[in-house]
Amino acid sequence: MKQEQEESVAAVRKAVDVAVGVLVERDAQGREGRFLLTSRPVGKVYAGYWEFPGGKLEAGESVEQALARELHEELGITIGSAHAWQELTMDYEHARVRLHFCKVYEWSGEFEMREQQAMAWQELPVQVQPVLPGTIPVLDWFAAERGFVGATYLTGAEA
Ligand SMILES: Nc1nc2c([nH]c(=O)n2[C@H]2C[C@H](O)[C@@H](COP(=O)(O)OP(=O)(O)OP(=O)(O)O)O2)c(=O)[nH]1
Repeated sequence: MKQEQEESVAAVRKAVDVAVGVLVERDAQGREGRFLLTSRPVGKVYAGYWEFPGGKLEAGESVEQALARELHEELGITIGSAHAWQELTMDYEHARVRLHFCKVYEWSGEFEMREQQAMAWQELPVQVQPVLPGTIPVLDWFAAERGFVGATYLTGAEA
């Protein structure tokens, strides 16, 4: 392929839809508290980076269906309602992804890390690192909602 053609193909790279679950704890007054991050499993791109659990939509699936399936497959839990929250397109070298972030307040079952990933309930600023590039805007949205000021995550340069 000629270089100009390659560039135009890259420019219109189709985004892959990804359903992402933002599990949030709430207190008796409905105030939001800790949220769940999981680390990307060995063998995937960005292995070891922290993100919100989720995965790609399969053919014919809605965001809610994909989210329920992925969270069951990866974490062993059954989720209640998924509340559409934010959407974001990220252009990685490996793929262009359209992330559909949904807040989830209800789930049942014991957490099981079925892909040998790790999980961590976090507050701002997030203590686990490194965080995936696509996670950083989510922390900014949380900061805006919660009136949190300052760095939302650690970079490793703090010590
Ligand atoms: N799960 C998840 N993926 C995210 C987040 N932020 C972000 O940029 N991504 C990107 C990373 C990946 O390119 C893509 C998700 O794809 P994936 O490879 O984890 O999905 P999957 O579990 O369906 O993977 P596979 O079966 O194809 O291996 O979205 C996030 O917070 N959670």
